[in-house]
Amino acid sequence: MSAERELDQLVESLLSDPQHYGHPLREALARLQQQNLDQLSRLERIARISDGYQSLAREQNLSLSERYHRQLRQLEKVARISDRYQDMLRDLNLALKEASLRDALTGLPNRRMLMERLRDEEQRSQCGAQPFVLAMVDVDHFKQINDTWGHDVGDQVLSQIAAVLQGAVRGYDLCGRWGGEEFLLLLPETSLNIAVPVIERLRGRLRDLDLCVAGERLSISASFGVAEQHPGEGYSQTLNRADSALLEAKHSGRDRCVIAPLQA
Ligand SMILES: Nc1nc2c(ncn2[C@@H]2O[C@H](COP(=O)(O)OP(=O)(O)OP(=O)(O)O)[C@@H](O)[C@H]2O)c(=O)[nH]1
Repeated sequence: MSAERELDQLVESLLSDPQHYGHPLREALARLQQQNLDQLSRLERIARISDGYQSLAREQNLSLSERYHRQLRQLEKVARISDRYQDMLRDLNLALKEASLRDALTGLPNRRMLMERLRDEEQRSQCGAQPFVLAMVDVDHFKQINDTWGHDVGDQVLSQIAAVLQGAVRGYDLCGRWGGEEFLLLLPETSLNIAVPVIERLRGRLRDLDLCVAGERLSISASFGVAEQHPGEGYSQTLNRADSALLEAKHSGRDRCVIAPLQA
């Protein structure tokens, strides 16, 4: 510890010691200490003012072009930071949009994305494109799987069904989760005679799906309602017809594919 610091501490302890209260030299010592502190703070103020003048003088000595280049460098730095933020925001927006269009459990397109594609397909067909085929798929007696094995196993089964459906359709077809244990297949520019064999094959693959829970084999099946868009028909009417066909598939024994008649 420096000698000055030691002296300061000694003076402070003498002044704060109640033993010395009333001592004739105590007040003189206190006044001396205060004077010392006042002088110190005056010196510090002067040093600060002097520092300020020196940096102002340095600044004024810089040429106009040096100052211009310095400002330019700062601006470039700000622009780089802003570019980085914009890139991050764009990536975040893309990720959010992607997430808002996907089903969290299966990773398949969700109902919102299916609706967007259905609208697109409706517009394309109005511009002369070939009609599309829709297939509503509903897992049979799915409640029993949940009730017997629990919701987590039910979730795993849904994910595996989704993988089978997704793996079986062509690149430009769309397979999404419509909700719960229902899926929707959209086969653009396809007629029934092409779509039906594809869908029947899919139904077979679901039946053959090798699901194993706690050492036991679990088999599933699904019912399909299929509708081909007829000329001038809006997608919601095609959907309704596919839905009615699905209902008929359920009522007539499940594990089958029913094709909707042209008029619902
Ligand atoms: N594990 C799980 N179950 C779900 C999910 N969404 C819906 N379900 C269940 O799916 C079941 C659907 O049951 P139902 O509508 O009665 O139909 P089902 O038992 O498949 O019978 P049918 O369709 O008539 O053959 C309900 O028990 C729902 O709780 C999900 O994300 N995960």
